[in-house]
Amino acid sequence: MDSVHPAGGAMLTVTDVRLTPVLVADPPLLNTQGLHQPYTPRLIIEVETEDGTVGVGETYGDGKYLELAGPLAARLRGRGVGDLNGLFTLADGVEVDGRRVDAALDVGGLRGAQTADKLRLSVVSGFEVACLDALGKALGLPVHALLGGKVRDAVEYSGYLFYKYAGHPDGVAAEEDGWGAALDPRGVVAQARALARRYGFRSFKLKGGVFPPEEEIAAVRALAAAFPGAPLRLDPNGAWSVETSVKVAEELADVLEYLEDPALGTPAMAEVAARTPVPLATNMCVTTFEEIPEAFGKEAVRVVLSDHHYWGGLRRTRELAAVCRTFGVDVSMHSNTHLGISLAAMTHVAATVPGLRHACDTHYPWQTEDVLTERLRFAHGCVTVSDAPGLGVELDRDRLDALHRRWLDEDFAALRERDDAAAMRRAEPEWVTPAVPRW
Ligand SMILES: O=C([O-])C(=O)C[C@H](O)[C@@H](O)C(=O)[O-]
Ligand SMILES: [Mg+2]
Repeated sequence: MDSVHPAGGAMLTVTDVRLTPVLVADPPLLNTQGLHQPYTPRLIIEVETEDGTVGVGETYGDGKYLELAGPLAARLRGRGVGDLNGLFTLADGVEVDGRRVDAALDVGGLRGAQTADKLRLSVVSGFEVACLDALGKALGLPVHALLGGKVRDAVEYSGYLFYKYAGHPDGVAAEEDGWGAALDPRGVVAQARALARRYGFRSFKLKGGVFPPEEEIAAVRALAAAFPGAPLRLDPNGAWSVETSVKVAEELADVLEYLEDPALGTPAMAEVAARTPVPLATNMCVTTFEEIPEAFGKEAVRVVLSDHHYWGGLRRTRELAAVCRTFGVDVSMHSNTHLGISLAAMTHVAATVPGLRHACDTHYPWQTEDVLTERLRFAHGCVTVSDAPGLGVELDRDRLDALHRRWLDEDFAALRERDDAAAMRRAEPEWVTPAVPRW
């Protein structure tokens, strides 16, 4: 794109939408539901406008998202790329297969019960980012400017620590990750040191709910000793009872920045919150606007971990931040298995949110494969906010094709759906997704 569209990019018509599912290498990371599979599905969305401008977006890539992305893409063709509000109306008209909506926890984000709206919003988010990227490129403006302008030049991220195996189970085709195992406090501290060395992270989150709470308390204590004063978080994804949650909060009160989703659901979180001074954060009991009144009314959470994939995009994320501000609740950001397009999108929106007091989560260091010509970089734990038009990233077509070919490969067909319990069964054949509360 050489010049700015004279009539204003917002009026540009979308002429094509390309959807490319990919499988991306994922290390053997543990969470309360099981183990990450060796490759994880993502969907790359390209929106092309009449002048040849191409915007990119990214979202979950499991079948239930692809089913909605196809019809949404068809509806978007011929519409104005700047009609971002219209995306929600278009998505409302896309039918969700009833079998996709159940009370089960959605493992691709561990975010409470699955609903048709949550599915639709996750798909809309990728389209919205692609449209914003295209619009920004057409207008010669960075995405943060389209959101009202940045209030900071860099966004801080925290080191996301996982219990992990050294490698995927025997016989499972996988990429080597070189991080080694982390199955005890010593391994967790070694992982934190390596992340801090490479990326400069100054705060850490440990994905818990994997081992009995005493072991995870010991790991957080070891982190506190290794990184005195660093903000620390522990997130068992709702695996604990109220009593266990209160006990862990008591034992770690002096070192935790916040405790993330210790117990499942707003009523349990509210009970825990009433019994501990440790702030509670969530990306599970508040993931839609409908869930806010009960959670805020009961003072169940002090930090909402927004995620533009959940909330329907960058503009909705800003709306969430405004609601949180009104109620004196902090916002930060949740993340899982995203690539550089989404990290760029997160950075743009985070740059525009006033009063961001907590470093945002990111899985990006674990996703060593990407679809960009240049990976995003962290300096002192921060990503610099790009002022280039759009998101400021460039798609690497060869990489995209290679990761798409892996997705097409029938040998990897079973991995097109994320299933942490199935991956765990390769290591522990008797494994079933644990009932909650697990401890
Ligand atoms: O609660 C969270 O922070 C997450 O769910 C983040 C990720 O989904 C993580 O738990 C994972 O992928 O195992
Ligand atoms: Mg969480």
